[in-house]
Amino acid sequence: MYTIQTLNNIVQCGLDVFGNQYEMITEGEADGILLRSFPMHTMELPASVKAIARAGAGVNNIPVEACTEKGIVVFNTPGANANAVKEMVLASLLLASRNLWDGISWAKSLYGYGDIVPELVEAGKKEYVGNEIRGKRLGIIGLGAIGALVANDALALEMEVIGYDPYVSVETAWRLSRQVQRAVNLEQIFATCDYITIHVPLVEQTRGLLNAHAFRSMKKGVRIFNFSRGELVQEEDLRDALESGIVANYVTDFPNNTVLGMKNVIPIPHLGASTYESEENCAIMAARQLKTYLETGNIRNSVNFPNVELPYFGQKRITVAHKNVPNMVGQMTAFLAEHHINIADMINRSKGSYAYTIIDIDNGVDAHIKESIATKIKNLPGVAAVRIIQ
Ligand SMILES: NC(=O)c1ccc[n+]([C@@H]2O[C@H](COP(=O)([O-])OP(=O)(O)OC[C@H]3O[C@@H](n4cnc5c(N)ncnc54)[C@H](O)[C@@H]3O)[C@@H](O)[C@H]2O)c1
Ligand SMILES: O=C(O)[C@H](O)COP(=O)(O)O
Repeated sequence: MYTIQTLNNIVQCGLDVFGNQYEMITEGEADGILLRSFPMHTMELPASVKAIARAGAGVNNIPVEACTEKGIVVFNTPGANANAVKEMVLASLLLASRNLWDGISWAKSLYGYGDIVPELVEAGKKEYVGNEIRGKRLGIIGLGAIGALVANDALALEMEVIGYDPYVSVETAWRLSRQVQRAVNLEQIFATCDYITIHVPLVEQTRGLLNAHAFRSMKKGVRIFNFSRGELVQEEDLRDALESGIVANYVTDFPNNTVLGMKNVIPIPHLGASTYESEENCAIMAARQLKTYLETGNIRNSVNFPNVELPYFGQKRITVAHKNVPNMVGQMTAFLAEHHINIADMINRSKGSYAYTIIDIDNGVDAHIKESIATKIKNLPGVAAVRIIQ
């Protein structure tokens, strides 16, 4: 029996993945945590937690580094909500270009004028003339799951598309249309684009990516779309850029009090991934990854540990989350050799400064010997967490 703590509402089909061997709680000590955007940074993590699954893409609400040091595996659901966000970006391109936000607000304000409303509409519509997006240049910063979908569909809408992503994955590169131009630096995007949309994770390197320097390099009247994270944009610099007209519109999925007070901001209440389809995709994927990890130790789509999978048929298994330093595996297997325990199968993979090892041992080993080996491994310098699965 495992216990899962949910920190946000998770759709039922995701919870159903766990089945009746799991207890679902909202408070208390759990083996696994399932969440969406709940801010975990100030949360005390019970020692019982082995893994955290984010039903979504961004993990900036999770203390990933601290989890890694404790051997807690953090999962996300790459691509599971990308289509939902892409559709929102496409809608926003039109929303901002055609002055729909202001036009609709004005039309609604005409309620009460009676029979002359149609006349007022025809007389006032000239205030809301907009631009077509066809033939305009769209700059995409970050060509991952979302950025790549936006790029391909913007081309289909006859936009000219240029993307910047120095770390683009091979998989994404294959999915991208060859008509997407490749920017060699951000300046190329800033200096030439009519529309700029940003699809990168919030990390130290990307915090404040759009700042005074960036705005100064942009074409006057550029429209900016932020469906990634508010902190990617330097707020006071944005205010100046909106005031001076360098930025014609800022569409953000992350409004706060400061940004709401700025002119020409179109605020959306973090609805990028809020579709029934995407909520189901994310919840099911996150739940499956968490369940698989708890039951087999196999890791898929972790942000802090490598993908490691060894087929599991109920055999005895030791899993170790550890630092990626020499002789870790040698020391672990030496303990097994001391007790004449045969290794049936084994795998070790690394990701950055951490690694993960799965060792399958032959059945028939006494429980107390397994426990003593687990303790010895746990006490090795560099080992973050050890589990015995059987
Ligand atoms: N508004 C929403 O509801 C919503 C939904 C999903 C994701 N998001 C946000 O969008 C972000 C992107 O999501 P995704 O699914 O496309 O993630 P992803 O990991 O598939 O793509 C991110 C891309 O950014 C690139 N990148 C990283 N640093 C960069 C840099 N400095 N310059 C240029 N490119 C850089 C990476 O190489 C990668 O290709 C998430 O991290 C999350 O913060 C928001
Ligand atoms: O990073 C994400 O996946 C999005 O910001 C979605 O967040 P949500 O699950 O809270 O809607």
